[in-house]
Amino acid sequence: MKPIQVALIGLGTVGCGVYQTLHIHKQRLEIQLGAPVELTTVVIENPDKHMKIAEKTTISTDISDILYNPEIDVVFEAINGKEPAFTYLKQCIQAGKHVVTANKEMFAAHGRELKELAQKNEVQIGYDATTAGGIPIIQTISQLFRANQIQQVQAILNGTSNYILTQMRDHQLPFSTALKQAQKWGYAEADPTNDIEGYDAFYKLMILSDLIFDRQPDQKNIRHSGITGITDEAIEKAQQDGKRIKHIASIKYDETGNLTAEIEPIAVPKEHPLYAVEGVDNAIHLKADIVGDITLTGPGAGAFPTASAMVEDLCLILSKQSAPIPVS
Ligand SMILES: NC(=O)C1=CN([C@@H]2O[C@H](COP(=O)(O)OP(=O)(O)OC[C@H]3O[C@@H](n4cnc5c(N)ncnc54)[C@H](OP(=O)(O)O)[C@@H]3O)[C@@H](O)[C@H]2O)C=CC1
Ligand SMILES: N[C@@H](CC=O)C(=O)O
Repeated sequence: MKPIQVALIGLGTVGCGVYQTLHIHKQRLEIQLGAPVELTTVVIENPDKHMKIAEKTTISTDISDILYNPEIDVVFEAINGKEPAFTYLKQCIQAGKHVVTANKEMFAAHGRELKELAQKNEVQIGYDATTAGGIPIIQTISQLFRANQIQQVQAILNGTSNYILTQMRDHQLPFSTALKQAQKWGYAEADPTNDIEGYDAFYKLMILSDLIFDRQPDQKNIRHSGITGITDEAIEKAQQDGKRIKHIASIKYDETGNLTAEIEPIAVPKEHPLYAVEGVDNAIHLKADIVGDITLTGPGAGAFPTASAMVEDLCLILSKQSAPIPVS
């Protein structure tokens, strides 16, 4: 049977998670997809860091090795920042390849353009890993919230921040020690500024906004802060009041069609749907007009939860039975 050939851009925390998942779950994927999945090419930046990873896999620093290989069907992208990721994905789509990305900073800025380009080129784009790690929030909303109008989202979207806040409260760890642990576990970005200053949650909220409301709110009006100002005293005070400080990203759609968004730490009471979400977990609480309130919870960062989202996107893209991924 002709193998499904895939390529990978980036071999850091997430890329290694995808690499290992394709290897460990080879048999199950073959049964599910009806053909073996073969990792043909990996593109990275610093070749010295990587040994030759497998007999049949080419390690390269040149994106052309993916673009001009007509056998490659699907490209996973797991690198940092908007560029060159955006250019690479555009080129892959124009070369007729399906793409799967984990890169939220790039997708929050260019997701719409990539979705349109994918539609024009009759390929699919998977981006579940961009938002809330292993929680299948993008597919859930795309496939299962069609009749419902979602009116409000309240979410914990940054695993690093939630992990730090939990460690500070439960183990009285200093902020810097908790951040170092989050880096050690592969939750935090190479430069953790985006995590702890709230930008990472902002990117993810904008991706959800595009998906749910088909637009992003006016960014000038988004109140936006991270967790760097949260002191031990504030955490202690919240606990004495029976509350927990959570970094919450929210967006609301009113009757006039207005979108308002906020991203900030909030002391929430026990009854709040996000109070019990701890450690690296993320959660998305949705309010919709037919179903009412729903909360999805799960691991929000790390190699395998993110690889899970990317490999599930691969399965959906390749599944003959599945409907195409909607563009919005
Ligand atoms: N860590 C996590 O839990 C999650 C991360 N993400 C997102 O996934 C992406 C990857 O994150 P993560 O794996 O943590 O990052 P890492 O810093 O661990 O890895 C980044 C990888 O990208 C490669 N790279 C960087 N620049 C280029 C380039 N110009 N061309 C080719 N390869 C390049 C690096 O190559 P080299 O190894 O040679 O230096 C490295 O292998 C990011 O967009 C991140 O926001 C999404 C969800 C969860
Ligand atoms: N750095 C991010 C990784 C996943 O998106 C986080 O901590 O949530």
